[in-house]
Amino acid sequence: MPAKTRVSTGRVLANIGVAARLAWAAAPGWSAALAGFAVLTAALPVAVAWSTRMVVDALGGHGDRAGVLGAALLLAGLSLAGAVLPHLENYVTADFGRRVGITVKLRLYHAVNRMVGLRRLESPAYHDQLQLALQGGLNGPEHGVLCGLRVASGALQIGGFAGSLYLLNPWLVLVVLLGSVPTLLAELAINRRRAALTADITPAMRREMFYAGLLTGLPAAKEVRLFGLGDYLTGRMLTELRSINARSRRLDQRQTVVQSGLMLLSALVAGAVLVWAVRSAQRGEMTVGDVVLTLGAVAGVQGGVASLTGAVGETYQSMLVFDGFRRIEEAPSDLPVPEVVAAPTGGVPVPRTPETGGAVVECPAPVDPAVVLAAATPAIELRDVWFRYDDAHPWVLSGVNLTIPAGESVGLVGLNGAGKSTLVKLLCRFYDPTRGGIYWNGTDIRTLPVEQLRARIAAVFQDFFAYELSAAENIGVGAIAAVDDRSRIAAAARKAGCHETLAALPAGYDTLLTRTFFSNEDRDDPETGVLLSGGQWQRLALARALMRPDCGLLILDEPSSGLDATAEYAVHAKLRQLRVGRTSLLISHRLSTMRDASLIYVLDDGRIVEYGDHDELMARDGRYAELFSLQARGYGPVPV
Ligand SMILES: Nc1ncnc2c1ncn2[C@@H]1O[C@H](COP(=O)(O)OP(=O)(O)OP(=O)(O)O)[C@@H](O)[C@H]1O
Repeated sequence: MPAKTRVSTGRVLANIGVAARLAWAAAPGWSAALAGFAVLTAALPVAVAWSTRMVVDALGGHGDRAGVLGAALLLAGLSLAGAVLPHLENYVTADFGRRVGITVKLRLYHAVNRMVGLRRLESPAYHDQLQLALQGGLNGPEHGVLCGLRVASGALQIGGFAGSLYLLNPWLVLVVLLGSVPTLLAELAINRRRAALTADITPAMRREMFYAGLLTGLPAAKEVRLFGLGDYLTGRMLTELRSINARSRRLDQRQTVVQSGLMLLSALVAGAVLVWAVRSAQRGEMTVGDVVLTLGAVAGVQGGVASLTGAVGETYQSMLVFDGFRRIEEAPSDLPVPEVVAAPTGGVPVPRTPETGGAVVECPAPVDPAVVLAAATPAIELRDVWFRYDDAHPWVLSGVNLTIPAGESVGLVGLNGAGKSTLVKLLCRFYDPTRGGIYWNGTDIRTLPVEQLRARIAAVFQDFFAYELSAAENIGVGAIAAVDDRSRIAAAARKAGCHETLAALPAGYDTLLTRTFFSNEDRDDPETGVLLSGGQWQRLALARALMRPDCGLLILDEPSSGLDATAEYAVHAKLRQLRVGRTSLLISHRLSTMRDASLIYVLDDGRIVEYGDHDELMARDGRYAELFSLQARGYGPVPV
């Protein structure tokens, strides 16, 4: 999804409706209050101009002398209202913004979570779109509504003052309004450019934030310091920042020139009207009050036009940016929704996908997904699976046929980049195969509800995540419904061999596994958070997976890569017990851990080149035997 997409004027107008509905849903009371403020803001200056005229004329011997006190009191009251109103409005606007912010974030993250696969999240264009959506979503409804109200208020103010001018001399209205047309057009052009600039600089802003994150974050801190990367990264960050600033500066300069010209035009019009009014008064055609009212009305119309054009321009710009929010909300799920295609000849319906174009894959009788997924030990099959990350990338898997028999433990080995982790991602349905299919007890997984499918899988990913949460939560998130179930968490930790470590932490399982989120008071207290070692984290990740003891498929992608020899031995002994009678897939470069797998597949450059149990593969003396012997040789005597 490209970040820069041309938005039609019709769509911009439709966005105003969407933003207004969002604002109303988020804060109906404050939306109504802001509308009220808009009317008052427009009416106040007109009322002030008229009551000033009454006072001036009454003092100058024209008009109603008896009413002078009333007019003066009215003027004082209006001034008071004028002083208080902006503060009230500021408060309401700020709270309105906060309420809208909650609704926007809720809707935005809901839309992102609807992306059940990983493809969109890997796309830089999607991240730019997200960045714009967050910005446009947060500002859009607020700006849209506030600027919309400013447009209404500006129009009311112009109407009020233009009406006043009309009563004095109809030609004045024409002169003043015609003088305002260039302002409106220029403002619209500037705001379109500003919206385009926002989209243009988003990738540079993302890169700038990336470099800033490297410079200030803990994850890269060791390498940044050891390799002395500080200046290098700062330089790259500054390059991005300078390019952002240069583009913003150019637009600011253009805006300054245009706006100065327009102000000059307004001043000329106001000056001409002033001269005309003074001459009229000299000729006795106008009272002093009329002159004051004329000048006030011209300034009022010009101010109203400036405010209206500014607001129209800003609304336009914010609605262009708000479009990013709408696009994220409207984007369909990145994996095909099971829009089921009827099977013509007894095949099970499979969802229409971009890859299959709605083709029907033949497989045994149709079955209820709940029944399929309920099987305690399902058989998993990959049938002629082809996969590449996108059309520009080479094939990662090329016609893989692989079966994990029900209740059996299968091993998968292969060199770096062979496609093992990719295969795991397909099993979890983070992507769909480009061709072929994956079957859970004979049913294509694309026909199964994805959340229910994933609920039946427990996995330790090679790049598992270390949450900056408490130790208990880090394990509990493996089965979120049981995140508070301490006995289950402790049982999983025992199985993974990390219970003693966690129990010995300063606050036991409640210890935060981060040093990032401390309040100022306890920042220096080492007992408020700890950092675990890589191997300890790995055990935690294993415990997280073991929170799903009844899963149908257990996937272990390099579950012991960070463990010391004793720990690795202990963890694999434990895993061996856990895998008995369970459908499981173990991926490891340490081939000794594969010996007890009932079936081992060797993946080479996206193809299965061998399979069998350890003894069969060794007897075959092929790729597996070669890798195994190489590793074994590493433990033998040092060659001389
Ligand atoms: N998100 C991605 N987008 C594009 N290409 C990818 C992506 N993830 C992996 N690849 C590519 O797919 C190929 C297989 O990667 P994969 O991680 O599946 O290999 P692996 O067998 O697990 O390797 P290792 O043993 O090093 O973990 C590699 O060439 C890799 O560059």
